[in-house]
Amino acid sequence: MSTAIVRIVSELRSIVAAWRREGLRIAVVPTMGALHEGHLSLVRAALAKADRVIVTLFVNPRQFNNAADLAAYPRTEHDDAAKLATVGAHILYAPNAADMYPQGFATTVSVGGVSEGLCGTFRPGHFDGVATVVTKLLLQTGADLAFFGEKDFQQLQVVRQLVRDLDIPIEIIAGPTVREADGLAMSSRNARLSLAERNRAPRLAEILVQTARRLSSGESVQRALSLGRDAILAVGFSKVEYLELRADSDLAPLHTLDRPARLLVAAWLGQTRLIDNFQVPLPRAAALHQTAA
Ligand SMILES: Nc1ncnc2c1ncn2[C@@H]1O[C@H](COP(=O)(O)OP(=O)(O)OP(=O)(O)O)[C@@H](O)[C@H]1O
Ligand SMILES: CC(C)(CO)[C@@H](O)C(=O)[O-]
Ligand code: BAL
Repeated sequence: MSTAIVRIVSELRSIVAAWRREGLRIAVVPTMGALHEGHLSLVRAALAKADRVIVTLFVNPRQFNNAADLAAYPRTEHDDAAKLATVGAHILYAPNAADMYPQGFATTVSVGGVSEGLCGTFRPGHFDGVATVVTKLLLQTGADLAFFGEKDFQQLQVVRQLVRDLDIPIEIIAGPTVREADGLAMSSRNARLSLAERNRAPRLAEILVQTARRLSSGESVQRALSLGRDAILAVGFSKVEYLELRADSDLAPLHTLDRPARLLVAAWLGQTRLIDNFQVPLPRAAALHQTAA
């Protein structure tokens, strides 16, 4: 099966309307392309729950707070379409920036609360860009279900909040973080790592797991986080933007482990910014080795 590429929203809407007349259930998986097993796991999960799956591919300029990051973002649409055909996605919706943001576009969706802190502090404007484009993509596709990865845990919470607040009739479903065999969370940006950096990168997940274990065995939050930061720097990361413990449900800051929590990190390895997170207590002993199916 091949995956049809659609660029124009009116064309997408006609296809979706025809599916609706047949009573089909529709899912959307928003992406910025350069697809890897993390994305494909979401597509497979969507195919298991819906009759038709739309994958969106749009490198959204509004969510990049750094021009160099936008310029370096990988663009591999041809390969992405081939991967989607293998998995069985029905449509690749890849709109142009000029159609998404025509002259005179003047609306921003800004989500309070969960957008603040963590990546919200270090990527100013990022979550406004994400919330604006996700709102558009959900409304353009009119899907019943939308799939997002836990790798971008704060983004997932931002999307849940905006869907609730704006009464968008869609169910948000989270997929677990897919990891390389050595534990590194898959990310399109991993391709920017040099060989030496790539060898070092899995230490980030290892240190998170170690920190999660320390917290579960009664270490104070302050000390566990401080040891974690030191360890990340000691293995060669140049900067830790944040290493924080937050409530799993709403990302409220936690000073004690008194409810299900999430340990979240963002750190720089050379020129590459990596993020990762784990639930605390860890859901199961082999959490680090949850690799692609
Ligand atoms: N390793 C992963 N496991 C599960 N889901 C993932 C993974 N990586 C990305 N996703 C999810 O795929 C969707 C699209 O993400 P995106 O296209 O930004 O990919 P990415 O690899 O995260 O790229 P980036 O370099 O921008 O971080 C998001 O919902 C994201 O959370
Ligand atoms: C959700 C998203 C596709 C919005 O541009 C992007 O932030 C991403 O790829 O995670
Ligand atoms: N994966 C989230 C999109 C971004 O980093 O801009």
